[in-house]
Amino acid sequence: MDCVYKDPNAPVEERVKDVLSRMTLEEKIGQMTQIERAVANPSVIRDRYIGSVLSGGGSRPFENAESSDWADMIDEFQKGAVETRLGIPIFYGTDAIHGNNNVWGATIFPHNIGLGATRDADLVRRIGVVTALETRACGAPYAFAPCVAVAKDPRWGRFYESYSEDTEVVRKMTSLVTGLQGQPPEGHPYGYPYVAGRNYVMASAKHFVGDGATENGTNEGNTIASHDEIFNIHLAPYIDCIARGVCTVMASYSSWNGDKMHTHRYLLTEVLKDKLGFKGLVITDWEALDRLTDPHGSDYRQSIKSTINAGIDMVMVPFRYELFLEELLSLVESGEISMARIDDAVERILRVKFVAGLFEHPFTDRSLIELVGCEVHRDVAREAVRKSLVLLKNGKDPKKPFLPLDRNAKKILVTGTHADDLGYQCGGWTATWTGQSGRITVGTTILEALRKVIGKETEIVFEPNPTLETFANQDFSFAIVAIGEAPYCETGGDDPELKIPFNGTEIAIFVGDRVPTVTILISGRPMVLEPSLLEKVDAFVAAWLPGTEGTGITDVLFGDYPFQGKLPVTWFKTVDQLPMHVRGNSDPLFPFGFGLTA
Ligand SMILES: OC[C@@H]1[C@@H](O)[C@H](O)[C@@H](O)c2nc(CNc3ccccc3)cn21
Repeated sequence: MDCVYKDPNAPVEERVKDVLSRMTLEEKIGQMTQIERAVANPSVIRDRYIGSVLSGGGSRPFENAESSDWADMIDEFQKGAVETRLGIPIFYGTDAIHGNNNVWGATIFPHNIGLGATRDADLVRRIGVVTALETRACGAPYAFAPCVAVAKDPRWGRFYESYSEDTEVVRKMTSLVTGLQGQPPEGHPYGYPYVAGRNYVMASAKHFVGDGATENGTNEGNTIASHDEIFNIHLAPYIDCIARGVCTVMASYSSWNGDKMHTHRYLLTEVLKDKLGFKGLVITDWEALDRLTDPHGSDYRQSIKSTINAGIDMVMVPFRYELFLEELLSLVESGEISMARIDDAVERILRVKFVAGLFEHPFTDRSLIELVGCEVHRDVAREAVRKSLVLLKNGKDPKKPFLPLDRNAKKILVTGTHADDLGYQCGGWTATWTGQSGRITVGTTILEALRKVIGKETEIVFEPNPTLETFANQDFSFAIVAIGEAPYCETGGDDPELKIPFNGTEIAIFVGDRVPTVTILISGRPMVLEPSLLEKVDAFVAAWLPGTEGTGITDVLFGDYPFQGKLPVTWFKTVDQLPMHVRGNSDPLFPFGFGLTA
């Protein structure tokens, strides 16, 4: 074999050096370019030496595309890459952030805020293992997860993507990296990327750094913090991810004390790469270079220069790749970006590709397809759901707990906007970028779960919008009321008021006034709970965004398993108290760590 880089038994660093020494400048800058699937095709990937393709948000081959459809698409792209002179494969990136959530039929786990409530790091690791298998099954070797934001303000539209307001909880949940990538062997060099094989994926710790503490929770906003606060509160989880061999770090759209993270040379290079010894690659967020300037995308050349020189290695362009390639080439030829900086970036990209085994196995392992959405995987998700639910109230008289419910009761009223809506249960980043109502994938709603588990003699009356008529001549044993938020993500989810929409509060009070009632809140964050709401209902459960396995909810409602979830975030009384971490977390409705058992 004449080329060291083609020898799977050669040391990775020798393979990197060998292939780098053979590359032209065009091939090098092509590797630094990540493009959206919507503008990708095999010939563009081949002719421009593209390094990576992604699905941005919920970008998919077609509506309800399954794993095999994704694998066909991704393998087509890969054919273009391996046809290049040096045959350097692409890696395809997707937001598998709570399961392989863009793909029809995949197991959808609770969003991170619910996983933070479990406090169960090994469960999160197992979720990573399952997510890696189902992501690889669709052909993608790269997941843009975990988000390790330490979220401080529930008004932030991405609050549910954070595990907790508490750094130590977030640090524990970096176990997701080990699940996704595999456990590095004893002696694995610190900071060096690691992927255990074809059943695992490259992970992306995001969004570096301080994305969860912007002023007023404004998405992509400004985080005002001291050096110690940024290091001890927000950067700490990245040290855990690096120790676990994380392959990539994604920069944040946000700023630290007015300085944009994407151009922050001190944090991206001097801290992350030099001081912390991170040897993987740093990738931008979507169109982040364009967003550095107002108007959007103006002075693009300067944006390329300032981000690459700050330490960005790969750019999620994702559409204007011809302009990006042209300007980056020109910046190197003019000496405004050094060849040493380009070589550092390309070395990191190649290192990750060798570590991920893509040179040996560039195409999808189709044998994994049968694992997608299988019972074993759904059981892991069901376990996560039941461990994530936080019981905030249980009985108007604490000495007379209302839960667990009697599954053989005579007649149950099931009501509320969220009792039978899988899309609401899954939240944002599911099927589509923002998520949506309805039968968006394979799964079990709360109502469907109830029908599976209740006694044969028990009657269920399902009424999404209860009226006085609902109660006329009816003798309900109790009511289950599911209310909450519609799906959202990113800036679209920023909310200064945090009121339960769809008249959820009014529905719960209306029902609670007439029948013994347990209310289930489906939301990505703490919301305003009117005193009358908490007073009128007999029990109240924070279910977060549980995903496809609604049976995890009935498991604890009927006492098959105990409630064990603990609040990963402080539950405010009124939005005037926000941000609580600034105002000293005084007088919350429920404190961080609260959760009844039953
Ligand atoms: O989907 C790729 C990344 C994702 O990994 C990041 O966490 C997230 O910040 C992110 N946002 C977008 C797309 N954002 C967008 C915003 C407005 C219009 C269109 C896309 C893509 N991505």
